Parts: sequence; structure tokens; C-alpha cells
Amino acid sequence: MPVQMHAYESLTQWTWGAAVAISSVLGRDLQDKPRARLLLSGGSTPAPVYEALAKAPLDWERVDVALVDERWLLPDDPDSNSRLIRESLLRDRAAAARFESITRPGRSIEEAVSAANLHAQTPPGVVVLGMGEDGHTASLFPRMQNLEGALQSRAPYVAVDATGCPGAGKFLRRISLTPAGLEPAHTRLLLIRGESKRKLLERVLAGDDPLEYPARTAFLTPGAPLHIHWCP
Ligand SMILES: O=C1O[C@H](COP(=O)(O)O)[C@@H](O)[C@H](O)[C@H]1O
Repeated sequence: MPVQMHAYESLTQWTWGAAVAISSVLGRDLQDKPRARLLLSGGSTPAPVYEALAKAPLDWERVDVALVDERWLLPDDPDSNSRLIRESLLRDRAAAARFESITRPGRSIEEAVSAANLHAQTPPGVVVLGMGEDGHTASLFPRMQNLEGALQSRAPYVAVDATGCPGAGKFLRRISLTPAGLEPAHTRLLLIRGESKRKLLERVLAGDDPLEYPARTAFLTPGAPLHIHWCP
């Protein structure tokens, strides 16, 4: 299985280990190409890594930062993934990066998906994924209506309706990266913390049905190996 586990003893080691891993790949991309493209997840886990990454001595003006997924909220909403990334990453040196929010005032959800798909014509370099306690990744939730359609979509982003999925909380309408959007990335990371996610990860890695645990798309989708960064 194309999975590499990076287990750390502490939150500090995890934070810096993951941040250094991301920044070294971005640095290599910037040596080879005019611009580097980084896709980031939101949620409650990755902020410390983004804060550490913001200090990396990169030519951030040449880095495009975009979202793996977004809740159907305006980009300034405190619960939006955009806001999380603005506050945790787009500061210090990384303040110079170019950020693409998916949602915008006046944009319909269809327009937001089209805009995300337009941007996705430039393939991502690095994709940072998360995993919820229910085994979702991006905004692909177990038992979500038309999950199969999202998993098989040829579009990099789709709109989803997570009605009936407890893991989505009160954020039911969302826009999500699909496996087709993940596939072209040359580097994939999964950032997780805590014992319960470690146990869940064992179950996720032990099977091959993405409908049961959509987080399996992180390693089942053809392409780059998955680097899992975990700490207690
Ligand atoms: O809703 C979301 O959840 C996942 C996992 O989040 P976490 O709070 O369990 O770390 C996240 O990766 C995704 O971007 C977000 O929209």
C-alpha cells in the first residue's frame, strides 16, 4: 500500500515535522516552476502546522493556496475553512501567498464549484488532507447522498449535500475536492492527531471500500503515495 507513516511523540514535533515536509516540497516546486500550488484542508486539526509553515523562508509570492473543501459559508465566516487558512497560514512570510477562496458574496454554489474547477485546471502540487472521526476526508462523508457520484466524478470539485451525516455538523452544503482532483497532485499528506483517529486509521487502512470510509480515497486514488503525519 503506498502509505508512509510519520508518527511523532508530541504536538510540537508533529507541527514542525509536517510544516517542514510541506515547505521542502514547495521549495523544490519553486525551483522547478514559476508557481507552486498548495491545497489545504480546514477543520480543527491543521492550524498549528499552517502557523509553523507561515514562517518558512519561501518565495511565497509565487505560491497559490487553495482549498480542499469549503462549507457553504462566506469566506469571512468564523466557521469557514477560508477564514481558518487566512488566520493560520496567510501571515508572517506566507502573507504574500495568493489565496483562492471558493465562496464569495453574490456567488451561487454552482458558480463557486465552476470557479474552483477552473482554478483546478492548474494541477495541485501538494494536497493536505484531514480525516474526521467518522472517516470523512475533504467533504466526502460516509453515507452521504450521492457519495458514489462524487467519488466517480471527473470534475475536481463538486457540490455536496451532507444531510444526515453527523460528521458534517450543521454545515450540510459544501464544496469538495474529488478523487479526480486529488489524483494529479505529486505530494499528498494526511494530518491527524489523537488516539481515536489512530485507531480509526487502522480500520481505514485495513479496507478498500471508500463508501464505508471516504478517507480511503487518500490512498486508493492512483498517483502519489500518502504521507500520514500523526501525533497523540
Ligand atoms: O469538515 C471538515 O473536516 C475535516 C476533518 O476535520 P477535523 O476537525 O476532524 O480535523 C477537514 O479535513 C475538512 O477540511 C473540513 O471541512
